[in-house]
Amino acid sequence: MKKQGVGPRGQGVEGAAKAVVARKRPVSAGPTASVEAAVAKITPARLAAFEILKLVGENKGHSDELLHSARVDGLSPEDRNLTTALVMGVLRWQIALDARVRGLLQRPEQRLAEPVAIALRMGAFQLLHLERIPAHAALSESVELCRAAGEPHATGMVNAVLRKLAAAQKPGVRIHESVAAFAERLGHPRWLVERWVAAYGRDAALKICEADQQEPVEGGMFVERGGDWPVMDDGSRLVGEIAAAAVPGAKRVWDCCAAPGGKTLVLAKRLGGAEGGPEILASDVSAKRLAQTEARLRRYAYAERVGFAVADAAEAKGVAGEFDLILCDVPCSGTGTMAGNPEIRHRLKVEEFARQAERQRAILKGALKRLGPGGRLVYSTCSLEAEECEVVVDAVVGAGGVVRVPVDGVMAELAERGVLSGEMGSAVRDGALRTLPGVHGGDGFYAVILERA
Ligand SMILES: C[S@@+](CC[C@H](N)C(=O)[O-])C[C@H]1O[C@@H](n2cnc3c(N)ncnc32)[C@H](O)[C@@H]1O
Repeated sequence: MKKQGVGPRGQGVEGAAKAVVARKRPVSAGPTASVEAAVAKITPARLAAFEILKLVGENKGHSDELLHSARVDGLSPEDRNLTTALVMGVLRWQIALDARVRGLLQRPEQRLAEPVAIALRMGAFQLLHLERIPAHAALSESVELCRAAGEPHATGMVNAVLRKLAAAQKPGVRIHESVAAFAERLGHPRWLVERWVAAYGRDAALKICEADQQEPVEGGMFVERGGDWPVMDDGSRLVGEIAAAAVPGAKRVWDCCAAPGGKTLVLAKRLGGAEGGPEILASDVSAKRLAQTEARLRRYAYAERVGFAVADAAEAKGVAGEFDLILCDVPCSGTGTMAGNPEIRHRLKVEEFARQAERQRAILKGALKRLGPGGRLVYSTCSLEAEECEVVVDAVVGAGGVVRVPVDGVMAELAERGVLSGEMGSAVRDGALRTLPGVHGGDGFYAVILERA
């Protein structure tokens, strides 16, 4: 099979390597023979992973989208699996890998060119985390990736560092570990972990970090699963279940930030199937994401009566009338979802939380304008940060017109109805749902019920 890279413009690693070389030589000269020879020695899976990591690092795409591009789909199943494992694994472990590599450099403070850093991370990740990959393959292909990307001068250093890493002992038993040490060992920015320690305690913060380093797996929070239930994260489904149970006998339901539709499906499954069930409207500000949601929901018979509308929930234009149940699952930093979205940690800055909060307040206030008398709104995020959760809700409740309803009653009802497979008491905090990755199963979600006063 022809070796190929990936990228939105179809440039691929070969293209990237040519671009680097072209800067140093006349464009008409094309790639050097040594670049072409290097590319020929790299497996399609590693070429694809390298190029995706480069695009993610340049903020030119999300790992999830790039891993589902046509060019990755064109790889063999084994190559696709390796590409996915490399991309997600490097993004999850990047901070820890960089620290290990730095300790093996002759000048630890030296700044590495990005392609060299990526080749080193890929090699280090394979050596430290992937069983069944021969060390020589991990090592030699990282060297060739460096050469292919137009960095031949760095190949000796990459070879030496990865050899040392392959020979190094695995870390021993940790008796006491500082927050800074476990943040680095588990590939998280220290500032973020320190916030979690302050908010949830050291043990919970450690569990969150450990959970973020695992592939998301199917959880066991619910008794009913499989069949016509959508495949989705347990924390996300729990928010949908809480919303579905929040207003018995609801007649008009609005899911105002609906795409990609996971929680809409839970609402439809619980409320929407039977004749005489409520009208459910799913809306989203993104027409593209809403179209994908509609296509997804059309595959479920119980969701056939869901209506769709493109609408900015902060304005609520294009959505008519009042609702007695609104789910307001706002866009957020996503710090509760880093097992499946590992790159979030590399892009995040602390200022982001205030920026998100402003948008979330606007959406919540806009949605509340459509909440009828006695109606209830469930506000939710997949963030672990108080700025996007409690602080947003406090500000809106403080302005009057709505009161909080403790989520405890709805949780007890879900347990009594046999929806939940186990005790979830520790997921209720100050009357709101607060699930933590590694503690409750699934991603970290916050949800609160507000009622029209
Ligand atoms: C966290 S996601 C929702 C996930 C969804 N509820 C689910 O369970 O699959 C947030 C969504 O809000 C949408 N969004 C962002 N700003 C919005 C706005 N002002 N009005 C409506 N939707 C918005 C985004 O396009 C995104 O699809």
